[in-house]
Amino acid sequence: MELTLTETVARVEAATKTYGTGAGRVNALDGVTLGIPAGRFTAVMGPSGSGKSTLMHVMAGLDSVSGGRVFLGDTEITHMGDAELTLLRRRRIGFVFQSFNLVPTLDVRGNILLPFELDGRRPTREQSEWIDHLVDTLGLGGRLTHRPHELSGGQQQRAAIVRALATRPDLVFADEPTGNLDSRTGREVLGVLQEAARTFGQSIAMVTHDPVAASYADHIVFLADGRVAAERAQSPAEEISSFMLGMEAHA
Ligand SMILES: Nc1ncnc2c1ncn2[C@@H]1O[C@H](COP(=O)(O)OP(=O)(O)OP(=O)(O)O)[C@@H](O)[C@H]1O
Repeated sequence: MELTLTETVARVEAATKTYGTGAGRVNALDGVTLGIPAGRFTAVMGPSGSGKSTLMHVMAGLDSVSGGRVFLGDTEITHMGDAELTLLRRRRIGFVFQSFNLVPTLDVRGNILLPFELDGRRPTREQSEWIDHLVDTLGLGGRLTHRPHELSGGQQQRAAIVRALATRPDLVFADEPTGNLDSRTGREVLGVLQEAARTFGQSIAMVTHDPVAASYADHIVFLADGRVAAERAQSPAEEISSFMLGMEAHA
């Protein structure tokens, strides 16, 4: 029997991604082998241009690799077609973006239910209870009929988090989720993501530049020049920061 020490929810094997040709050729991913641990909060860090967004796009099936293999759970998505990938993203992946990406014409409830609408289904009773629970936990109970422009940035991001968690996706990708928030609100949002992993066993992969944001994660992956430079368990922000400075000094 194969012994797996840490179960992974998504993984890439020897992934490469090349843009351009000749002198303009860029190896955005240069042989990345990496697993995102299941049920945990992972931060992906690295200097600008190190390949963080490319890695996230490839793992979420938003972009294809030039070489290597990509898996979501046991499903290999490396050569999957667009239609199948769209369905897979809808059913198995949640997204939280820096810019919240809420639909301005829908109220909070409409935004939260959007992933179900897009998939042509209604939440089951169990799913509705789950959504109510998320809404209560994230303190959005009094805001369900408000539209995004009537909410603070932190409330908008919490609504986006409820939307991302509502379908109980295998994996939530968060791309600089606190980039547009003040530091206190940002910490609240990071606390919510951390809790989602700890309490609900939600797998989360967050791309960030910010050592404070990464200090909330259970696991930190450092990228440099399209490669995995290091992986660390949860660490204080100061340690993450000095590690990043060291990496940049050697770049
Ligand atoms: N569509 C593209 N065409 C050409 N080059 C690209 C494209 N997308 C990314 N790159 C290049 O690939 C490399 C990795 O980019 P990527 O956006 O993944 O980095 P990043 O770590 O997310 O950076 P940042 O922190 O600045 O967002 C960079 O050198 C970038 O210029």
